[in-house]
Amino acid sequence: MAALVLFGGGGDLAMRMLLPSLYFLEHDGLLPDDLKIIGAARSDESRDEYLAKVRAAVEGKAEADDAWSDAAWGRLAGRLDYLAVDATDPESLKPLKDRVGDGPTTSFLAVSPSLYGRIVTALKAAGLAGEHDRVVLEKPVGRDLETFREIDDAVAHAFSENQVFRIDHYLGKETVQNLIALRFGNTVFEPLWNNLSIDHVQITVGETVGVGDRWPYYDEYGALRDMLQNHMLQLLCLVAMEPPADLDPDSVRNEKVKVLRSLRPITPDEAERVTVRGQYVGGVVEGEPVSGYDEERGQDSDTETFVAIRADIDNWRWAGVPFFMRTGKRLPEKRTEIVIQFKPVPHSIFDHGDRGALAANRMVIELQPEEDISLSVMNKRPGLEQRMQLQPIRMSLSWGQNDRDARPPRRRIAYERLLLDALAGDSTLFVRRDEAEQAWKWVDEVSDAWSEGKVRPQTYAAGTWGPEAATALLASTGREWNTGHG
Ligand SMILES: NC(=O)C1=CN([C@@H]2O[C@H](COP(=O)(O)OP(=O)(O)OC[C@H]3O[C@@H](n4cnc5c(N)ncnc54)[C@H](OP(=O)(O)O)[C@@H]3O)[C@@H](O)[C@H]2O)C=CC1
Ligand SMILES: O=C1O[C@H](COP(=O)(O)O)[C@@H](O)[C@H](O)[C@H]1O
Repeated sequence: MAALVLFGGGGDLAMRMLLPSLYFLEHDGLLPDDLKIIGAARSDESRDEYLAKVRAAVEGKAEADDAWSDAAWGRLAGRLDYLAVDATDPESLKPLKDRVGDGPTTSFLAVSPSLYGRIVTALKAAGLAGEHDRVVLEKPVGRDLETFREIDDAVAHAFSENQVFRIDHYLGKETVQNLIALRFGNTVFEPLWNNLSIDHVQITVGETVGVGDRWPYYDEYGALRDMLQNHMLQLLCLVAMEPPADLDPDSVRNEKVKVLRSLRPITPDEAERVTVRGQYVGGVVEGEPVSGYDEERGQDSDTETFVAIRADIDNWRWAGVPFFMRTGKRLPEKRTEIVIQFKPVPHSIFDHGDRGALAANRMVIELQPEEDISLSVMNKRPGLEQRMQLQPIRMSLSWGQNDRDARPPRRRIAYERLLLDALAGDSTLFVRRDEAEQAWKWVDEVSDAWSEGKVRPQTYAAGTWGPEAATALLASTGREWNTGHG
């Protein structure tokens, strides 16, 4: 019998994401029949108490999606168990080893990354790192390249690379996978996907939430390490990578590593020109007054809650095409999008040759709040005017839907895909060691440059799109951030 052990099974990630995901998979009949699921944390609680907490966490989400079913809950509850363990202590793990039996065990570490090294060592000592077992690690693994390597060396001592699943939940998002389908399942886009046709790329991950109670973690990491090192660089890789030979995990990850290796290093002198750090002060978000980061933190801090960066990829395909990335907390909207800005027409035959009257084509790959891929193209405005009038129109690919009247499929939690893949041993959507190393290497150069003190966080009012300098980052190159929706 196979087992999934959720270390940190009572924590925020487990309750908000992992257990609801498992419920939805159960509801849809996608979990392996013989799978046991065990929540494991230090708190001393009974199975019944744990089940009650899980049910409370799952039921509201399932009802909101019209997917609550007593039968599905009954099946999930039948598999669920709870065991109080200190995962860093092999002795404490012995009863767990007895509980999971001899089948393959997947250990999901939903605990502080500072415990990963000790936990994997304890798993090995307790016999939970056999050749058929797997370990799933949440991001961030480490705080820089050096600490990543320290942790990962401990992981490599217990598990071989094909047993290690480093999660980046953005890779489980439907639109991110659809980006792969769009690029490599069609012939029309690929010939244009290079510096001959593309002017620049923008990646925005805007959040309305503040840091709140998470500041003990966040203050040590900041936006650069919390979001850019992982989620945003993964998105950049998927946009920029060469076509892999197939969808084999290593084929895809080899291509992503090549992109990361081609990122131009950001020197301390360059950092001032191509990076922006921000920190929110009090303001208004979605109509509500909110406090600044320092007030939440209770004292002054230099941690950035916003970052904007221009990245350049030094290879044939992307030479001269800047990739602008920005992410921040307490921005006006929760919006995640990738904008592919095509070049303008070389010469306009409309409007007496005024090229500016023609909006250059733009593809917007929207991940949140809606999932969509759209392309803006110029179109004739209907009418009998003598001089042809053009207007931009937005062609939406409204993914997955040929029948416009059909109800769209339920929007899955990214962890549903990733949990299924980890259980099946498919690591395509997980981050390989060398990928994480390259990403840390690039990010370390940025943070080293920052620690020389030249780029300090500039304040921005909560509810705005970050410091003025983020606008200037594009404006200085004659470009601007996408403000519209599509
Ligand atoms: N929350 C989120 O939205 C996100 C979280 N993550 C990552 O997920 C991981 C977990 O985060 P989060 O859920 O927020 O953290 P929490 O602090 O909410 O939960 C941590 C859990 O770990 C348990 N725990 C702590 N020490 C041990 C131990 N020695 N043995 C067994 N269990 C232990 C705690 O329970 P007890 O005290 O009972 O032991 C608790 O259940 C982190 O790596 C985080 O960076 C990543 C992306 C988003
Ligand atoms: O990993 C993280 O991601 C969330 C944002 O995830 P999303 O799926 O809602 O876009 C972010 O809030 C958090 O700080 C970070 O650790």
